Amino acid sequence: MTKLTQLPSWLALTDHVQEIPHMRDLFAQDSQRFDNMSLSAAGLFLDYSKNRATDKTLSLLFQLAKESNLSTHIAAMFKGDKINTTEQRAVLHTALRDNSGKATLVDDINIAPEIQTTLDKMAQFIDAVTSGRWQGYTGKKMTDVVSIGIGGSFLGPKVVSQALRPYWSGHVNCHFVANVDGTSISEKLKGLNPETTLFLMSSKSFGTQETLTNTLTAKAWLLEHGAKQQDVAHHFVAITSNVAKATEFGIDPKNIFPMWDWVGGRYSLWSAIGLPIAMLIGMDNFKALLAGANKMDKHFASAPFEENMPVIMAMLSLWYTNFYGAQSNVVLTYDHYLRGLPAYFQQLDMESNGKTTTLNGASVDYSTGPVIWGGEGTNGQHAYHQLLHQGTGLIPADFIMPLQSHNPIGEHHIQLASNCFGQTQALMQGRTYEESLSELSSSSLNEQDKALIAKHKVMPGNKPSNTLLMDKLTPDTLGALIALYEHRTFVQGVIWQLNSFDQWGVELGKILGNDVLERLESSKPSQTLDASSNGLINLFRQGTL
Ligand SMILES: O=P(O)(O)OC[C@H]1O[C@](O)(CO)[C@@H](O)[C@@H]1O
Repeated sequence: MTKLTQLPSWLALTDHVQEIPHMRDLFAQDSQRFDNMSLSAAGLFLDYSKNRATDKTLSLLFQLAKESNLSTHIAAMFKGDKINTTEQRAVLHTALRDNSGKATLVDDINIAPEIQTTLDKMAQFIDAVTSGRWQGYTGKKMTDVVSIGIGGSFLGPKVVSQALRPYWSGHVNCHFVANVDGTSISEKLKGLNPETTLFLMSSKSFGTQETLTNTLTAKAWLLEHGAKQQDVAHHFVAITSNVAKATEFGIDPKNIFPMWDWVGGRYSLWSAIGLPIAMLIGMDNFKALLAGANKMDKHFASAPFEENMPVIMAMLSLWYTNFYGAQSNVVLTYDHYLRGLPAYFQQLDMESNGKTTTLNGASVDYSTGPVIWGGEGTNGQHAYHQLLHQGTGLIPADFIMPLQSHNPIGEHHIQLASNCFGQTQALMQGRTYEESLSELSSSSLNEQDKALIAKHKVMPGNKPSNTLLMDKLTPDTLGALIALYEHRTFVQGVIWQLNSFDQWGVELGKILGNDVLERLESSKPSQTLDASSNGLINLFRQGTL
């Protein structure tokens, strides 16, 4: 594997970065820039013209993808090769949404039938619950479902459920518990009736401390309200790959939905981990979500790089990370239902590419995964857009907005759109000193003050952004959108020569946390750790400052 920074395209890009005019000039030079730098795929429209990129830039970035053997890596993933090399696992979240019936082999076993069987089991379970056939320990139908999980076993279902609120069937309410902080589950259980509450315990490993603790608390809550041990089976189902531990906990094996090693946690909402989503929106809409993702999969697997939405977004973001020193990317969702999506993309990308060791064990000598952050528009304009416009760093922005609202009242949506598009324009063109001074010409300020204030009003512009549009936020377009970002993350991991599908970095904290827990529970003060850890532990043990 050639060193990334020695690839011909990388060296050429290093020189090329000096050649990029201000975006204002790029637009002035090419009246067709918008038409030439936008494309549609899987129900999404991407305008990537507001980027610091010329035809040569794009050509070199696609050459870098080619020199990185991206096509080979894409084919290997879809084929089920064990590209998660450190765990010797395939990466097949794409198979979860491929209803073509095509065989996909993992260790010579076709996984397609089990995927379909699990979807059927989900449908039967949901029908039993929503029809009232599934009853609790006092014979009542379920009214509330509490999903217990964390990380990939929580955030996808939570964010997608929130995003598809217009599609909720209304049969049951759904609540999400993740944090081990007792406040989380306490607040969620307040007001729920144990007789009509069903817990979905989502944990691929069935070994995550937070999830186990919350599940035990949920079980205790049921028992405290009159349920017997044998009633637990009526109020718990599990989504896990660890059937033995789930059965040992007291969950009826027939109420266990499978998780597979070839699905990574942060890529798992398409599996039975998505049960809370399907419970809320129904299986037809859940299958539409899968179908939307599948459309993006087909686009990603077949489109030439120059017309490949995930590849274009990945390579432009990498351009800023590795050649402009951008430390973060911001995702701005101009749709209230999508307010949770930036956090989801944060987990997806940062747990995938926040790494420094390459596939062959070398340490990188280039930047890898940026910080992913963001929030809903227009709120961000009153919070952090100041820094986006006038801060010292370069923070490439993705703006996401549906053309039609689910709630088309008054002037709201057109004003939302005006803000979204206005922001991308301001980031691109900025405002020069001369323009600032001219705007102050009629003010009562004296000339010296006008000159000073004008300096404060200068905005450099040349701040890159992508704008992603869809007709409407539906299960289909949401599925395509999430798959787009999954593949964007994958492409960057390939170029950076990383394994995007393990997460060794989360292990040490868990191990040390278990040791700290023992010290916190000990009757003796902690003395053998560093002074800070000892001090903090002993303050907690004494319970007061
Ligand atoms: O589903 P599990 O095994 O409880 O793991 C929960 C989460 O913890 C991690 O392993 C580490 O954050 C994630 O990858 C995963 O989604």
